[in-house]
Amino acid sequence: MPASLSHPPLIHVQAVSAGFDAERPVHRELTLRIDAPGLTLLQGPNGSGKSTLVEVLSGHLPQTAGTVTLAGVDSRSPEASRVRRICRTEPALYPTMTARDHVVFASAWCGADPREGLRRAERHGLGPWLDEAAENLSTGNRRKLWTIVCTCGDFDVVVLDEPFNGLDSASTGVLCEELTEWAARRTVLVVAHRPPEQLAPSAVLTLPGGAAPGAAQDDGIATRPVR
Ligand SMILES: Nc1ncnc2c1ncn2[C@@H]1O[C@H](COP(=O)(O)OP(=O)(O)OP(=O)(O)O)[C@@H](O)[C@H]1O
Repeated sequence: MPASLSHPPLIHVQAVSAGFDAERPVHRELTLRIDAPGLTLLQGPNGSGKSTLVEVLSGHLPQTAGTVTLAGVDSRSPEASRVRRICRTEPALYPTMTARDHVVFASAWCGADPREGLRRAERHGLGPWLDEAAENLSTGNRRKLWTIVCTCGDFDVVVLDEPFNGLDSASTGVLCEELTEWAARRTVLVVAHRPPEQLAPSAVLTLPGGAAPGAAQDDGIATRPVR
């Protein structure tokens, strides 16, 4: 039986209009649907609305029309935080809190075993930095910590906006491995202008345009399978 008949879509954005000014939406009647686990790359020119879409998926930016569901759960409902993880572009860490305490705190938030988060931190090379305050970490190490705290515990859908910013080649490889592991049973949506070679998306979604909000756009989102 096709996944779409047995389970709700993992990401379903249906006829969504959204933006920061109701008179000049960034997205108008945007529809996209991901039915099965896998790794999808989201691309588009600067200003095409990738981060805006991330905010809509996060439930933080309410759409003015249409519906957004994640694993069948309305993106605006409290339950969505159980099935969804969002990792925005800009790390938002507590400057004086150690890396270790960030991982423990984030794990407690989502009911996860902190040892798993700390194992991930070791895997990402943060071991020597766990007892440093976030403000003392390098750009790349802040990025790794941010990714880990945003993706603690279990989830069905994860959206990461430019997660490779600031990472060296080895660290990029570790993150790509982790994304690939997740993609075996979860929906992973990655926004990346310059996706690393190690990233192996199963599909690429391309937002058209980059026009000013409210300007005429091509409608629809181009989708192509990669393999
Ligand atoms: N907080 C905000 N308030 C008002 N307008 C915003 C805000 N964030 C983004 N916009 C506008 O929304 C439009 C889409 O921006 P968005 O950041 O979603 O594009 P993007 O595809 O992620 O771009 P980039 O590739 O440059 O990161 C732009 O016109 C931008 O100016």
